[in-house]
Amino acid sequence: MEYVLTTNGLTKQYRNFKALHDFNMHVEKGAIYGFVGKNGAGKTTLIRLVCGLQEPTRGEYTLYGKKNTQHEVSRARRRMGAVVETPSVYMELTAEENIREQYRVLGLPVFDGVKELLKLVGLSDTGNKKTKNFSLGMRQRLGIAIALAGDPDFLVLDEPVNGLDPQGIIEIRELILKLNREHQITFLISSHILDELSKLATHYGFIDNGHMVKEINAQELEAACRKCMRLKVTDAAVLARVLDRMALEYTILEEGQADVFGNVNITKLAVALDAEQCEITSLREHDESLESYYVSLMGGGSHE
Ligand SMILES: Nc1ncnc2c1ncn2[C@@H]1O[C@H](COP(=O)(O)OP(=O)(O)OP(=O)(O)O)[C@@H](O)[C@H]1O
Repeated sequence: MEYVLTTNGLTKQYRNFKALHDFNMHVEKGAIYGFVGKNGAGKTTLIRLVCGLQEPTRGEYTLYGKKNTQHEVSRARRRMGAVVETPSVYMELTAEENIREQYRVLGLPVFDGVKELLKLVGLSDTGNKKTKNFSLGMRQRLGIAIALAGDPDFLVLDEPVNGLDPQGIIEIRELILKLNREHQITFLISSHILDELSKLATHYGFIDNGHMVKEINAQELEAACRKCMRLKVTDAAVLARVLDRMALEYTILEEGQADVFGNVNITKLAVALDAEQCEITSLREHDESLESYYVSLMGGGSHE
């Protein structure tokens, strides 16, 4: 397995407070790694350390196999781009001028890639429009374009959809997927919204109180979130009786609805209900919420 980023016992202490505590993380090459935790869990702290903006108190991390204590880590860091907290853009400049500015900062001699980057993030037609007149989503995409200057193959995004409207969220999601699939860019994306990450992440790391609670891949997460049938019927009492008879596991919800787990033979169930004058009025497959998985993971306090 090839890892872009690993951390080993990484600890960051501010006075008596450990924002990160013996933190172990593994970001595989090619992954979209969803880094999930509530506000204050330590996500930004990890990102700041990995970006070299702060030094760890203890422990270490590797970037492309180079330890943070090795000289070569600075070269490895050039393969990485980041948008930490809000994207740092110059509001009085246009999108193109902002990217050109980043090229200058990086000491890149030619501006050949600028137009291509604008196209990649869907900002080609913004012309002379100043960044201050951009929507939040456009600014976020510009931030990603700036992070892509220098052609990194690892992008770190801190809460990239925070504050965006639904359309903005979709655009960022599609951009991330395109960069991952078509440009082989590995992503580390922090968020406190698991549901949003679940639309794109291939791997997850759950952080709580500075600890890595669990690392899991998307298939494992899907298996852990049980699927069920959500039924609505005209008589919930009859439904409960019939489900008991059929030895099916279920939860009765309000207004004649129930979630039924396991393999349900819908025809048999409908016939049995019909025999007792109970009708199914709606039926759909339902994912037990990712959020409830998250809550049980955090609430359970398992520190694997
Ligand atoms: N410079 C600092 N000095 C003291 N405490 C800090 C400092 N930076 C962060 N902390 C604390 O460390 C903890 C983790 O903060 P961090 O910003 O990493 O959390 P986060 O998971 O990114 O949360 P959010 O989603 O709110 O950004 C918080 O309790 C925060 O108050």
